[in-house]
Parts: sequence; structure tokens; C-alpha cells
Amino acid sequence: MILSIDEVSIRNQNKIIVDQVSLTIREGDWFALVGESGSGKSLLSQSIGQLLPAQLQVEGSVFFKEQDLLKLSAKEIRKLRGKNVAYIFQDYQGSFTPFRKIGEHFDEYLKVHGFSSKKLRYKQAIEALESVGLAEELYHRYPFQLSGGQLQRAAIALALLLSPDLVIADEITTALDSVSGHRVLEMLAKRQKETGCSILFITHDWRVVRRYANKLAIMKDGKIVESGGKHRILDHPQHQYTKQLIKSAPILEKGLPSGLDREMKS
Ligand SMILES: Nc1ncnc2c1ncn2[C@@H]1O[C@H](COP(=O)(O)OP(=O)(O)OP(=O)(O)O)[C@@H](O)[C@H]1O
Repeated sequence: MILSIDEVSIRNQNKIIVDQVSLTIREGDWFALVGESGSGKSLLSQSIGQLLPAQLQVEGSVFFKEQDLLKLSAKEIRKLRGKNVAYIFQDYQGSFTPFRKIGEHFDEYLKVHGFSSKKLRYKQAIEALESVGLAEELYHRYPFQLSGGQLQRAAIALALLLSPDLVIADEITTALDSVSGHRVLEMLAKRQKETGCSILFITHDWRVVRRYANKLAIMKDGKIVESGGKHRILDHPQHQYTKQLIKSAPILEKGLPSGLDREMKS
């Protein structure tokens, strides 16, 4: 077991936004978290790395390898983020500082985490870029000189640079066109195979769930209404809300996995 979220609640002054959520992520899982907008998926994922806005309070525990992340000091959680738990966000531009070259981000990240040899840092950065299909020359470019898809792939390379055990990906393809989005996901899947990391994947896209996830949890109004293996949930949804969601995703209702593949590749 990599991560165990136990009865986590998140509240602001007047209401409970996430209500006693529990879920478990195992080694190598691609765990999809789906549900309606505003149900608390992003806040739940931010609570794992203590990234919640200061005005929100969190209760419960988040065990990562027997360590309760919610109890770590600011310094301890900073050390863990990136090295053990890495985030990729929808806003790929926000992952990079506009006036610093792509390579400088990799260099700095490695330096902070104790890689003292400049030559080795360069080698590792180039390998990381190449692992997501990006050429060496992109190391020397500024973020604005890359396309959205290239930037998001660079963000994946950066997130996976230190081989984290868990990658939290929050709607990472929403801002991309479908071809670039597909490429980004294929690269993430390839890197997952290579590194064996687990992925907590927040999405609205059922085609992505169908294609990549092995586990699934459905969130509504701050609660998990159903969770389990992907096939069990897609083929035999129990909760009324899950049934509704699946029904409103026409590609799933038709039950055409091969049709799905055609669409994803077009
Ligand atoms: N900083 C904040 N302070 C107070 N409430 C917030 C804050 N951030 C988000 N919320 C509220 O908490 C609820 C859950 O937000 P969250 O972003 O986690 O939803 P989500 O399920 O990720 O939605 P989406 O799929 O649209 O991204 C929403 O009602 C949102 O308005």
C-alpha cells in the first residue's frame, strides 16, 4: 500500500467541503478520481501534500508508508514533495517560471535535491526530457517557446525526475487539444510502466478512465459514493449517481472499447 487516506474531512468556516473520505492506493495503481465539478477532488488531492489554502482546515490522516503526512512539519513535507510525492497540474504554464529556460528548472530541482555534479545534472535532465519524447534542444528554450503539449510533457518529466512513488495528476489534459492530450497521457503511461509509480488521476474524461485506470472512485458532494476496480464499476455500477455518470458518457454506454481506441488515436 502506497497511500491510505483515512476519514479525511476538509472544511472552511461554515461548511464541510470534503466529508470523511477514505481510499487506498496501491503500488502501480492508476487510480482515477472522478465526479461532478466542485465535489472536492482537487482539495482532497491537495491535502495529501499539505497544499490546501490556509483558510481550510483538514482532519483525518493520510498515511504514506506508515507516515501520517498531515502531521509532518512544513520542512518535512517540502522534502517529501517532489522526491516521494509529485504533482502535475492542469495549468502547465504555472509549472514553469516564464523567464527561466526549461533546462534551468531541471538543473535547479536536481541541485536542491543534492545532485552536486553539473555534468550529471545535465545528463539526467536530457534523459528526463527524452523519456517523454522531447529533444535535447528544448533544454535551452524558454517555456513560451514550447507548445502546450510539449510543456505538459516537460512537466511530467520534471515531476518524475526523482522517481516519486506517487504522482498526483489533476486534470492534466483539460487545457490541451485532444491529440496533445493523448500524447501526454501515453507518455505518462509509458513512464509509469518504466518507474512503477502509482498515479492518483483526477479527471472528467471517461475515455481516459476506460483506457488507463485500474481503480476508480466516484465523488459527489464531498463524499466517495463508490470505489473499486474499474471493470467492476463500469460494468456493474451500484450507486445511482455512478449509473447516471456512466449513462451521460455515451462512449461508455455504447460499450465499445474498440471504438474508444479509434477515437483516442484520431
Ligand atoms: N480556497 C477555498 N476556500 C473555500 N472553498 C473552496 C476553496 N477552494 C475550493 N473551494 C470550494 O470547495 C469545493 C470543492 O472544490 P474542488 O476544487 O476540490 O472541486 P473539484 O471536484 O476538484 O471540481 P472540478 O472538477 O471543477 O475541478 C467547491 O465548492 C469550491 O468552490
